[in-house]
Amino acid sequence: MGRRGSKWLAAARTPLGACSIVLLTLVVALAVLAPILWQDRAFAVDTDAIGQGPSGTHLLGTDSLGRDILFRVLVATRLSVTLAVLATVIGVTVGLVLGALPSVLPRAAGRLVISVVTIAVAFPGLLLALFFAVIFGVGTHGAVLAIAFAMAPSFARLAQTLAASVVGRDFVSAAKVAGVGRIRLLVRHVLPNIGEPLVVNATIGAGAALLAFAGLSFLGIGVQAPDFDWGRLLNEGLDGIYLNPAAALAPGVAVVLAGLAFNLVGEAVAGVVGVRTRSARIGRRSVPAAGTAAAEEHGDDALLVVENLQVAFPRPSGWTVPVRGVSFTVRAGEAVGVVGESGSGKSLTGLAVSRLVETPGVVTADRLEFAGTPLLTTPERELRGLLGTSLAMVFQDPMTSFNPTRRIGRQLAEVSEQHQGLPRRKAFERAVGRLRSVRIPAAERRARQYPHEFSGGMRQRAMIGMGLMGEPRLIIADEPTTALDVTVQRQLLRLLARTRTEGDTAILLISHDIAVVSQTCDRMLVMYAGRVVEDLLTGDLAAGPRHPYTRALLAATLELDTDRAEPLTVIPGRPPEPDRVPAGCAFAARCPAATDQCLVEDPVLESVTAAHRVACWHPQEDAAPERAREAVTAGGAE
Ligand SMILES: Nc1ncnc2c1ncn2[C@@H]1O[C@H](COP(=O)(O)OP(=O)(O)OP(=O)(O)O)[C@@H](O)[C@H]1O
Repeated sequence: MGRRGSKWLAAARTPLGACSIVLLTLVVALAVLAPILWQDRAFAVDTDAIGQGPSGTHLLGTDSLGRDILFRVLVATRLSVTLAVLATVIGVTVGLVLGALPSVLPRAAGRLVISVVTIAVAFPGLLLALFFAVIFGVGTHGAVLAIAFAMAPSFARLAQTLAASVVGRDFVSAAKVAGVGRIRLLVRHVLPNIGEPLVVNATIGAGAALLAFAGLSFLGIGVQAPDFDWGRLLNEGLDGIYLNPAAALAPGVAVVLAGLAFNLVGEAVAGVVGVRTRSARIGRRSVPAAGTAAAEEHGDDALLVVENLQVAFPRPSGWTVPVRGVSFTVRAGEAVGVVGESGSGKSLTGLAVSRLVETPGVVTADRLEFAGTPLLTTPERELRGLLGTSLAMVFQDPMTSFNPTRRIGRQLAEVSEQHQGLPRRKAFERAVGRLRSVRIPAAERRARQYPHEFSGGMRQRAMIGMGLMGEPRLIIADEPTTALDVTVQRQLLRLLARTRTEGDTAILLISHDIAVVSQTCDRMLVMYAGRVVEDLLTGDLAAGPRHPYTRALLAATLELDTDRAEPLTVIPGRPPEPDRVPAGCAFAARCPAATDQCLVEDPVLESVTAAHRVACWHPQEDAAPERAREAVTAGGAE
C-alpha cells in the first residue's frame, strides 16, 4: 500500500501528472459550479447587445440573442462532460458484456459474438456514431446511445484480449478444476485482473467521447435548443465567425482542454499501473492415428484409468500430436511420478486428465476414467462436482497459482462454498484449518493476506491446502518444487507424502527430476516424445531400468554429484519436435543400442514383469551403475 501510494505521489509530481490534475480539477470544478453561479447570465437575453464582439462587459462577446458567450461556454461544461461520461460508461459496460460473453456462451455463439465485434471494430468510430445517431433519432438520448454503441466494439475487443491473457493463468485453471462456474469465474477471477487497463482506456475513451459529442451537436443531431453543449455553441458561433471569431473559438478551446484533461489523466494512470495503452472443452474429433499402446489390466482399486490418450493441436500444415497414445493406471492412494525431458508431453497428460486442455487442442482416448466416471463423455456440468471435490491441481509457478486480487483464505473458502454449500464463515474457518494442516504459521492471520504477502514455498503449501478443501482422491502436481529452493522443496515433498498417507490420496507427480520422483513415488512413468517408454516401480530403479532412455536420464541426474575429473554423462542430441517425430522408435537417433529395426518399427509398451512395462526392442538387462543407485535412493522425502 505504502509503495503504491508513493508511486501515485511520484506520478503526481511529474509534469504530465501535475498538468492532468490541474486540468481535471478545473473541468470538474466548472462542471459542478458554473451552472450554480452563472446559469442566469448564460440565459439572459439582451436585445441591445446582439452579435457583439469582445468588450469589457462581455469578454468574449455575445450571440444572436445578446447572451454572454463566455458564461454560456462555462455553463455548457456540465452538460458536455456529463453526456461524454455517460456515453463512456454505457459504452464500456456494453463493451465488457460483449467482451465477456464468448467465455460464458456455448462455443459457436461465442465465436459469433467475436466475429460481430471484429467486424464492428473495423468501422471508424465516428461513422458508427453517425449510423447509430440516425437509428436512435436526433436529440441528446440518441446521441448518448450512438456514441456509447460506437465505443463498445473497441472495448469489447480490449476486454476479450485482456481476458484471454488472464484465462491462461494457473489460478484460473485451478478455479476451473475446483469446479467454479463460468460466470463466477468471470466475475471473481477474470474481471478484477483486467480492471486497471480497462479503467485507463475508459478514461482516455471519455476524451474521445467528448470530441464525438461535440461533433454530433455541431452537426445538429446532438443536443437540441434550448439546451446547449460545446458542440452546439460551436455551431452557433460559426455563423458569425467573421464578426466575432471568439464565439466559435471559445467552445472549440473548451472541447480541446477538457478532452486533453481526460487523456492526460488516462496516460498518467497508465504510467503508474504499468498499462500499455476460452474455457476447457474436450471434444471427440478425428485426429491422425499415432500408434497404440498395449492395454493394461486394471484392478478394482484403479482410480484413474488412461488408455491410448492422445492430445493433438491443429497446425496450418496438419495436426501436431504431442501426446501419442499414453496408457497408465493410478490406483487409490498410489503415488505415480511422470518424468521426462522438457516437451515430452508430461504437462499435457496432466492437463488432459483434469480437462484443462484449451481449444483448439483435442483430447481423445480409448478410456479416460476418473473414479469410475468417463471424463470425455460426461457433460461438463456433471463433472464439475466430481473434479471440484476429488481432484486437485498444484501448478509449477506459485506466483500465478493464486488470484492476486483476492485474499488467500477467501480463495480456499470458495471451494467449500461451491461444493459443500458451506456458509461464508464456516468455509473460511475450514480454509484456516486447511492452511494450518499444511503448516502455514499463524494461519488465521495469513488467511487474510494476499498471495504476494506469502513466500513461494508458503504459496505452494497453500495451493495444496486449497486442494484439500474438498476430499481429493487424486492430486496432480506439475513440477511443484521447480521454483523452490532445496530445503523448501524437501518440505513440500514431505507434505505431499504426508497428505497421501493421511488421506489415502493418490498423487500424480510430474517432474523432470528423476531423483525427486524416485524419493516420493511408488511408481514412475518415463515419457519420451509423447509416449510412455517405461513404467516401473521406483524400487526397481536400483536394480536397473530396462529402457536406454531411462538409464540415460538416471545417469544425467548424477551430473551435480560427480567427481569433476570424470567426463559428464549427458544424453547426446535432442528429443524430436512433436510435429517431426520420426518413423520407428523416437529415441533411436540418440540411443546407443539402436539397430535398423528401431529406425523403422515403433516398439509397443509391453509388460516384462507384472509391475514393469517397457517400450524397447533392446531392453537392457544389466544392473544400473552403483552411483546411479545412490542418486535415486539418497535422502528419502519422508
Ligand atoms: N497449446 C498448445 N498448442 C500447441 N502445442 C502445444 C501446446 N501445449 C503444449 N504444446 C506442445 O506439446 C509438447 C509437450 O508439452 P508439455 O507442456 O506437455 O511438455 P512437458 O513434458 O510438460 O515439458 P516441460 O517440462 O517443459 O513443461 C511441447 O512440444 C509443446 O510445445
